Amino acid sequence: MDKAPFHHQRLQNRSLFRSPLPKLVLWSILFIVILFLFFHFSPTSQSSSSSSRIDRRSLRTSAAWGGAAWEKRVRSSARIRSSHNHHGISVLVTGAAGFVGSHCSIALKRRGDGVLGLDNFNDYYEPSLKRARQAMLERAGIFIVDGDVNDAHLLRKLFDVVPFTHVLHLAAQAGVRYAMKNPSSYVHSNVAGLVSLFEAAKSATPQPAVVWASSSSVYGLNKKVPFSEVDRTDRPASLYAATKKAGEEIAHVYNHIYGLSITGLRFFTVYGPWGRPDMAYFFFTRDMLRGKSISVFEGPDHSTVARDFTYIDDIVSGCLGALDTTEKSTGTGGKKRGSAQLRVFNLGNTSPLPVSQLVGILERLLKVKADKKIIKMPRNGDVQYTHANISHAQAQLGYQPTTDLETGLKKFVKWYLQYYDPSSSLSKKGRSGGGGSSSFL
Ligand SMILES: O=C(O)[C@H]1O[C@H](OP(=O)(O)OP(=O)(O)OC[C@H]2O[C@@H](n3ccc(=O)[nH]c3=O)[C@H](O)[C@@H]2O)[C@H](O)[C@@H](O)[C@@H]1O
Repeated sequence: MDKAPFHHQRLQNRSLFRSPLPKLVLWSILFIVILFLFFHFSPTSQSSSSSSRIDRRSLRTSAAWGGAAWEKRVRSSARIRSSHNHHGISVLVTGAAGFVGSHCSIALKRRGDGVLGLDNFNDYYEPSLKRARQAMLERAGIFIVDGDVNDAHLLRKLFDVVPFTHVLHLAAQAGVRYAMKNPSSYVHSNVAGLVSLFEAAKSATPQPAVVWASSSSVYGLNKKVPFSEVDRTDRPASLYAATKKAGEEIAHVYNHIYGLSITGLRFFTVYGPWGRPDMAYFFFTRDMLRGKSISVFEGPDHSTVARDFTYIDDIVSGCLGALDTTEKSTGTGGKKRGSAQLRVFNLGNTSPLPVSQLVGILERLLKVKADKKIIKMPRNGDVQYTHANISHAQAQLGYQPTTDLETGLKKFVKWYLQYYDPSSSLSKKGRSGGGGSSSFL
């Protein structure tokens, strides 16, 4: 039979479909899609898994914000309700679901200031703890926007909705040793995030004054003690420290070019209730209660490793003192109109104690003998000793730490037992035994 000179359209399509060429095209497309998915989501190396984690964090953030109801919540949270003896301020607190951020937010709200929180609720440590802090802030009338400081669009929106007088910028990637595992998260939060925040602040009308968290780790290999703000800070021992030091230099730039009023606070090993589970006092407590061994570091020739452990309530006083003594930024419309305040302060306790002593206090409070493994301090960013000279903060901020390590740890342990193990006998004893009052309890 003769072949038909032409085919019906459907037949033509069907036969085309059966021919090898389109099949090849289809398979190629499928292959490209699989390849794309593989490279996009597979954790092929530490750094690529880290960056995809960061991507997911920042992509996740723009999820649910905007709209009239959302703006109403933002405005209401940021509204100043001062008492007559306090001239209120309106503060955007970044990292508000974090340890220091949640304590400062509550303290500001209690004295009548307007507080709006911002936090990306990342999973560096248990997000459930951040959500529990958020719930507490909500009960105090503080709204935390779920978003990342790298989201310039969101920041612009927040400054459009509220004329913040101040920003307390505490959102950061913390932790000294984790920097070797996930270096890019430090650059993302502590460098890019800080620049994003300063960009939004300098463009806002009015420009807010910014107070932000630097770190005692900027003193790095400095041997001169106690550490003073005028000492060298150009020899960081960890990438974490380097990003905080970079932050201090970036602050100089935004102060110099745009007239932003900026205050950096160098925190010294802050501890207390609602603290960070990645810190030694916290995971020592957890591991001791579970009967697990703990690694206690020592320096060369069995020398002591010590920290100027600083209690959270003292740090909160320092942060509020810094906010209250800021001068206004001088720029408008993104342009500098005059020189502006640029400050940096140590916020420490001024009485360093060996880590072994921290363990001894925990043993007494928990009534547990620690299974201690004494090991050489690993070369992963730790420094052997920190000690703050706080005379500058005393003179300028009225900063005066009042809590010693024993008293502070007592309050921490009381909180820890109530939060994680409310049915334990130690916890019940703690509840009636008066571990003292913390900001929340
Ligand atoms: O002061 C600061 O700037 C820094 O304080 C802490 O860093 P760090 O002092 O290293 O606090 P921890 O990780 O809790 O360590 C406390 C001490 O315990 C020691 N340690 C830590 C872990 C461990 O397993 N064993 C141990 O002996 C450390 O060497 C250190 O001397 C915070 O984690 C940082 O985010 C903060 O910036």
